Amino acid sequence: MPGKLITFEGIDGSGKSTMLSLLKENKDLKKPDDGIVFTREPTQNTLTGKAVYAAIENDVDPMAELFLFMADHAAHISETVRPNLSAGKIVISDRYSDSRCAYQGATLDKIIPNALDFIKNIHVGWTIVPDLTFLFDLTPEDSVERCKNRGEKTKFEKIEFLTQVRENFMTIAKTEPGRFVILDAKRPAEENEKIIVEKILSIL
Ligand SMILES: Nc1ncnc2c1ncn2[C@@H]1O[C@H](COP(=O)(O)OP(=O)(O)OP(=O)(O)O)[C@@H](O)[C@H]1O
Ligand SMILES: Cc1cn([C@H]2C[C@H](O)[C@@H](COP(=O)(O)O)O2)c(=O)[nH]c1=O
Repeated sequence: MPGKLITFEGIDGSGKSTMLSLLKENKDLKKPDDGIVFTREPTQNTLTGKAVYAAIENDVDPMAELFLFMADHAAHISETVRPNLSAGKIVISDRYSDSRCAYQGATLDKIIPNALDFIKNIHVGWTIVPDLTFLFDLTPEDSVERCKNRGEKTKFEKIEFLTQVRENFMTIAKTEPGRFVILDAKRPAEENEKIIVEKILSIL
């Protein structure tokens, strides 16, 4: 693929959306040909994205929920990620396949053996692997505290669950150290922004 795929991952409230807003205005990242596309998973205002949000707002079977997220990922790749990468653009996604491995790895733990590996494996052969992934690391306690002030809640915003999700993110990052940059999400956003911009410019 001629373009580059960069993803932002982390538990709820770890600061991904805040960072993406900063990056949209960052002068060093601005390219004259408008070559950066910002996107996200779950996708917004799409059939598959709406199905995912309906599932996470209700008590859906965890395996069914995984495959709704997978369907949304497939649609995201074919409609947004692949065409823009083929056109040579930089695609920056707020959440992507590692969220699936970390979150559904936790919802399916004790339901199927080696849930995290199972989810990793069902991506192989058709997904597009990111060139670079920034992992915003935050304690579950800080996450819940930050999310308290938000209107909408998801069933995932619980300390015990987020502890497992955080561990899953760390396990994935350890297996692919070349792809991951782990950031301390408690640092001021502007400090992390500097690190992120430098790293992105280094791979272009
Ligand atoms: N570096 C930071 N230090 C302190 N607070 C922060 C920082 N970054 C973001 N926040 C605050 O934390 C809250 C959650 O941030 P944000 O919505 O960016 O997280 P997120 O990772 O996109 O969350 P989610 O994935 O759950 O949508 C917001 O109130 C935001 O202002
Ligand atoms: C992509 C993806 C997301 N999730 C979880 C993570 C969040 O708690 C919610 C919704 O995401 P938002 O960024 O807060 O809108 O869904 C998940 O469990 N699995 C995934 O693949």
